[in-house]
Amino acid sequence: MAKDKRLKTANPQTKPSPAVKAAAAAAVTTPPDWPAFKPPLPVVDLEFDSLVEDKVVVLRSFFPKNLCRDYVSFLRTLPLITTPGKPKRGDAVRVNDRFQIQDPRFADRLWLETGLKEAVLRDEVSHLWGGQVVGLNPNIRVYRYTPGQFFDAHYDDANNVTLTTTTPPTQSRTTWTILIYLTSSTEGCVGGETVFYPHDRQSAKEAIPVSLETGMLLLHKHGDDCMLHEGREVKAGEKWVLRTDLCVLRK
Ligand SMILES: O=C(O)CCC(=O)C(=O)O
Ligand SMILES: [Fe+2]
Repeated sequence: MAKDKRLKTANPQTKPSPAVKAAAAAAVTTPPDWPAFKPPLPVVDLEFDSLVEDKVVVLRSFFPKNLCRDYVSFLRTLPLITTPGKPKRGDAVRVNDRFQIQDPRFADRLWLETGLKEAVLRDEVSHLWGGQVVGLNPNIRVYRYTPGQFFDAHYDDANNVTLTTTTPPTQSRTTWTILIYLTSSTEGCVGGETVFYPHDRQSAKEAIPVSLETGMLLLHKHGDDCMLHEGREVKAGEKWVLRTDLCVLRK
């Protein structure tokens, strides 16, 4: 696929009604009261496993199962918005329920209070990230996929992000996508694998499917080096995911 024809992940929107706009506006301004990280994290030695060299790595048991359960119960109470109708030209089809919030404090908690920072900054992996990692994207997204829902093949963009919890604020750029899977077959979710296509073709032969694991954190490189990828259709149960991005210092 030519770079200029790349499908982006912008929210596929038809014209939302004023009521939908008002609900979305209310939802984006007030950060939720996210559950505490209990028990204290990390619960295991966080060691990256590489799934695709220099492109996809995972941390298993990043969240323990009971914390995932607490999070899913909590996330259910948020005003998730179901993807409206047809995507704009050039946007990937995302059919799921989503909650999105600018929450610099929660991004900091995920970075500083989970062991993620220490794991990411280790010498063995620090070359992967495309610069000096300074934190996580405050743009936090929650996805719920119910049976029939999926995220069609697309590329994730790199974005410029200002981190506001430092003085002075830090100008950064996102380089890797972070997905934290909160459910899997253990909770009855069938399907929903995140699938990577290393050669820009959505071909079954070349597919690298990553099965859901409850509590697993996945990082994949995005921007110019992003692999084509999709979230496969969920066939039963629910797939819940938390999404943010790794941010490096902008030069
Ligand atoms: O839900 C998934 O497995 C993939 C999500 C994704 O590709 C994205 O958030 O850009
Ligand atoms: Fe993506």
